[in-house]
Amino acid sequence: MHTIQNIPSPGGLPLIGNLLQLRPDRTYQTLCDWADQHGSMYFFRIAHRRIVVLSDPALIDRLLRERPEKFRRWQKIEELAMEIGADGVFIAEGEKWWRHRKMVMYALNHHHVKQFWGRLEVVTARLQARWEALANIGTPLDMRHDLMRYTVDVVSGFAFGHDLNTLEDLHHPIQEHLAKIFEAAARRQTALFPYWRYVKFKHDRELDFALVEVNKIIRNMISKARDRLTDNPALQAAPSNLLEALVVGQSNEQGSFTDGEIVGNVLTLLLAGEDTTANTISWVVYFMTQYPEVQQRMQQEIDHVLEGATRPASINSLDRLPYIEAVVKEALRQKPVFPIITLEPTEDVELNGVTFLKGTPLFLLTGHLGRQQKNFVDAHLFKPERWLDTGGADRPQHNPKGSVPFGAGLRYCPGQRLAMLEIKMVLAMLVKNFTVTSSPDALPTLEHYAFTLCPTHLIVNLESRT
Ligand code: HEM
Repeated sequence: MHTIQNIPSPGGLPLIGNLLQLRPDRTYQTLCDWADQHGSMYFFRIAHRRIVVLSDPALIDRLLRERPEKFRRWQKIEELAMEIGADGVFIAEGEKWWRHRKMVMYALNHHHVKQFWGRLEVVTARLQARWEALANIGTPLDMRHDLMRYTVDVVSGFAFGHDLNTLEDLHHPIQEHLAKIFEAAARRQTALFPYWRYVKFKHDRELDFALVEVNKIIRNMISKARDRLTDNPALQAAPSNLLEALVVGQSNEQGSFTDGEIVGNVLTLLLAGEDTTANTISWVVYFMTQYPEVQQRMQQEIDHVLEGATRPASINSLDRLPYIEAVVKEALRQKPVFPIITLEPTEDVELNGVTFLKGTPLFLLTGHLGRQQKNFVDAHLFKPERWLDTGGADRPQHNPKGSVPFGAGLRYCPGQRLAMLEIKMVLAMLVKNFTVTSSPDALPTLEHYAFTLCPTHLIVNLESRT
């Protein structure tokens, strides 16, 4: 039986290990490069600490499914999240996780997502109006910037019953604050030691400020939810969103969430629901600009489904967009927005003939799976057809465990249904009304890692199709 010392490693310097090779905004890309060189199981070092990186589809699937008993999220992530007040379902373990997860699953269930359709239409109409205005005057737009506003408005409306309306209130600062939190999470994840507990640099002070401001917004939402529950006691029996459910849960024996846990879950959902979904749509838009024939086929599909309408009128019409759905899956394969899941074993464990001690940090490089030729034929090509049932024998084959953008096992993403609804809704509205091209003056779009994988400089022109 081998131990961690026997597996490959990219070397590193005596005291600090690989620290200097890991630029925070390129951590994911560096880990992928090392996986190409050293294989699907290797370790790197931050000082004396060895972190194991895995990118074998079967092994990753096993680990994700052996949670919560045999593996838990990396304890360091829990400490980092607790420090910023994100004491919610994402970092919870044991009995606490079951309690939080049950509540989040209730709030994000099919029935609630369906019920949200009316509000989703309102937010989508605002985005459409903004894009029509920009298309009319021919002004290029920062696509990701607008999509972040859209997704934060959707999540706050859906999960907290609060219309932030950042799409119309362009001075609303929440996006900037959330971006600061993501940057800090990415930087601190691989920091040598928690220096910010002793000395604060400019970005640490900016983070502190962002947290204070976001907390004010969250506390305001909670106070409004409490008022609604007082004014309408029927909501006590059937809360209409996650925030109401958490507040009701404070006073019944099954729930009993502390104030800190309520704030923590609101922050968790804002963070989990905003960037991921906005970045996924942004990457799809990026591919649309690179592959005009894909964009054209999306337009043909939506023209057929919507006929005269400019937006889907019911949730059912979104179920009739197999090609657009395939485009989203292909974008998530090539640009998985949450590309690293960090875990640790809760007991000593053997993985592919190597023994790892309880608590060994494991980085599951899920994003790298979709890039590997052994998992996907023509992995470097953008081929939505590979996801269509109608592709027949010509359809490029792939390993079904080779793309897990929403995770797997009991801790898979509970927001998947809402995310897919938002993604398809925006894309349907976009391709029905506009043709997108990249702005000739924009810098090239690159991958930027800030806990999620974002496209930089996605500046596009919209041309109205009417
Ligand atoms: C395209 C959009 C999204 C992607 C790609 C995505 C991806 C993921 C991934 C990979 C995980 C970790 C899963 C695991 O550990 O196995 C996760 C967890 C989570 N996601 Fe998402 N997500 C998206 C959107 C959302 C949305 C819209 C929400 C809610 C509003 C959400 C809420 C959560 C929560 C609460 C967790 C933690 C679950 C737990 O630990 O039990 N996500 N997501």
